[in-house]
Amino acid sequence: MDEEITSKGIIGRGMRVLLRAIRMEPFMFTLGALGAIVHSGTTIAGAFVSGAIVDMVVVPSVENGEPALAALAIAVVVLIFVSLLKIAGMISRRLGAGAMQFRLQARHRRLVTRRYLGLPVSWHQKHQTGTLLSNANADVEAAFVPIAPLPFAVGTLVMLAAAMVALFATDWALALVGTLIFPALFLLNVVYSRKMSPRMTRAQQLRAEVSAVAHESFDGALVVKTMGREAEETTRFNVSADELRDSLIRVGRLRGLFDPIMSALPDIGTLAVLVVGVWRLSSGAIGVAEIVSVTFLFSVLAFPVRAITWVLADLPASVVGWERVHGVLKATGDMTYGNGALDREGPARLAFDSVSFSYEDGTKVLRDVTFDVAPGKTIALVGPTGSGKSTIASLATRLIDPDGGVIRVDETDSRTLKHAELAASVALVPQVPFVFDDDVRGNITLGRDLGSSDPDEQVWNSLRIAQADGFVAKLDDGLDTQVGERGTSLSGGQRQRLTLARALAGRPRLLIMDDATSAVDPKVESAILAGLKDSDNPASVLVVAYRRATIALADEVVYLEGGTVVARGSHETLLAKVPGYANLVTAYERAEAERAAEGEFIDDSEVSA
Ligand SMILES: Nc1ncnc2c1ncn2[C@@H]1O[C@H](COP(=O)(O)OP(=O)(O)OP(=O)(O)O)[C@@H](O)[C@H]1O
Repeated sequence: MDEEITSKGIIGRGMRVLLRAIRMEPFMFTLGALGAIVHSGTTIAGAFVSGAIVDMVVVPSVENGEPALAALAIAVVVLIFVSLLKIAGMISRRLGAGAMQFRLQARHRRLVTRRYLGLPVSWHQKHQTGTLLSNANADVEAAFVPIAPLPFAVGTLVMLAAAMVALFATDWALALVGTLIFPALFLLNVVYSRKMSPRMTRAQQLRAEVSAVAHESFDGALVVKTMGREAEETTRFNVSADELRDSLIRVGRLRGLFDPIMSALPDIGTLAVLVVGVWRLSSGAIGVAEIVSVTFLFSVLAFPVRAITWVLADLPASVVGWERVHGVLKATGDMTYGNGALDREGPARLAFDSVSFSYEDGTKVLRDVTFDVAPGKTIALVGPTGSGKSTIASLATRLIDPDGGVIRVDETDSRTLKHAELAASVALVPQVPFVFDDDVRGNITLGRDLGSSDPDEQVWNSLRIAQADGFVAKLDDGLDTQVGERGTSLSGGQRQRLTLARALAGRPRLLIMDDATSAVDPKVESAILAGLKDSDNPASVLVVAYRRATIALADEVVYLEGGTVVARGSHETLLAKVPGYANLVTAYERAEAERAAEGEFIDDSEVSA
C-alpha cells in the first residue's frame, strides 16, 4: 500500500481530499467558511475604518487644535460594531472548522473499523496489526488535519481578493506592491509543500512501523521475556523510534526554514508600502489616511496568510493519511451473500462435496474433500499436522470460500445464505482461545440477545456443558469477575472452556471444535463431549481430535492425509485397516501420556456433575 503513495501532484491530490471532506460536511464547512469570510471582511473594513478615523478624527483634531467629538463618537460606534462582527465571525469559523474536523475523523475511524470487520481473514493475515491500528488512528487524524485551518484559509483567500480590489481602488502604485507580495506568498507555499511532501510521507510510514514494532513486542511479551530478548527487542524498537525522530526533525527543520520567510514577506510588504506611500504622498497622489489604511492592511494580513500555509503544509500528510485510509476502505475480497435462510431448530447437517482449496501462494491444501456430518452426529476429524483440518474448520464456518466444490449446511450452499445467517447456526471454537477484556458474562454473551427469559441461567447452562461452571463459581465475583487484560488471568484450559461456553450460549445447531480442548484434561474433554450429546439443544459436532478418548466418543472418524480424505469409518475399523491412522493415534497417545506425567493438566482436571 505504501509504495503507491508518491509525492507527485500532491497539491492536486490534496485538493481532492479537501473537496471530498467539504462534500461530506457541507453544513459545518459553510458555517466555518461564512464565519471566516465575515472575519476577513471585518478585518479589511477595520483597516479602512482606521484610515477614516485618521482622516476624520485625528487630522481635523490636530489641525483645529480641539477634538472632533461627534466624529469620534461615530468612529467608536463603528469600531465596536466591526469588532463585534469580527468576534461573531471568529466564533463561527472555529466552531465550523472544529466540528467538521472531528466529525470527519470520527466517521472515518468508524468506517475503517467496520471495513476491517468486513474484510476476509486472508486480508488480515497480510496486514500487521500495528499498521491497522495506525490506519484507524494516526492516518485518519493526519488525513483531516488541514480541515481545521481550511475555513480560515478560504476566508483569507476572499480577504486577499478583497484587499487587492481595495488596493487598486486606493492607488495603483500601492496595488503594485500587493501584486508582487501576494503571488510571492503563494509561490513560497507551493515550493514549501513540494519539499515537505516526501518528508511527510516518510514520517507517516515510519509512524506505522513504530506502531507495528511496538505492537509485536507487546503481543510477544511472553516470548521476549522468557527468551531473555528484552535488550534486543528494545534495540529493535529504538532503531524504529530513532528513525521516526530523525524523520520528524527533518520535517521540523524545513518548517523552521520556511516559517520565518513566510511571516517576513507581509512585513516586507508593509515596508514597501511605507516607501512607495511616502513617495506617492510627496507627489500628492494619496493622503495620509490611504497610507495608514494600506499599512494596517498589510500588517493584519500577515497572520491570516499563515492559514493558507497551514493548509498547504499539512496537505502532504493529509494525502498520505487519506490514501492509507482509502487503501483500507477500497480493499476488496469481501464475501458475497445471497438471500438463503436456515432452519433455527434441531441439529444441522454439514456436507463437503468435492471441496478443493488453496491459500494465496497457490499450493493446494485440500483436494476433492467429501464427507458429511449427519444431524445430531459427532464426527472426529483426524490427520497429521498440516493435513488441512483447520482449513476445513475455516471453510465450514465460511471464514474462507472453497476454490472448487460446494459446502452445504442443511441442503443449502453456504455461499447463498444471507449475511450472518451461518453465524446464527454454526459456531467455531478456534484452536487459540480469545478472552475479551470484559467480565465472564460479557465474554459469554458478547452482547448477543440469547433469546432466553433468564440470560444468566443460559450463561450458567453453557458454562456447565463446557465444564467451566466449577471454576467460574469459585471466582470472587462469579459472572461479574473481570477476565482478560484487566482482570483475572485464567489457565489455558479455563480460557478454552470459556471460549467453548461462548460458542454454546448461541445454541448452535452445528459446532466446529478446532482442537479447542487441547489444554483441557482428557477426563474433562470427555465430559464436555458427553454433555454436548445430552444437552437440551443437541448440536451436530465436527471435532478436530487427537485423543483416543475423544475419538472414541465420536460416531465416525474422517481421516485426512495431505489434504485428502483417506478413510472414514469407526475408530476401530480405521485402527485395524489404516496403518497411517493407527500410527498417528498411537503417537498421540504416547505424547498425551507424557503430558499427563508432567502434570500439565493439574489445574484443569475438575469435572462438574
Ligand atoms: N494462511 C495460510 N496461508 C498459506 N498457507 C497456509 C495458511 N494456513 C495454513 N496453511 C497451510 O495449509 C496447510 C494446512 O494447514 P491447516 O492449518 O489446515 O492444517 P492442520 O491439519 O489444521 O494442521 P495442525 O494440526 O498443525 O493444526 C499447511 O500446509 C499450512 O502450511
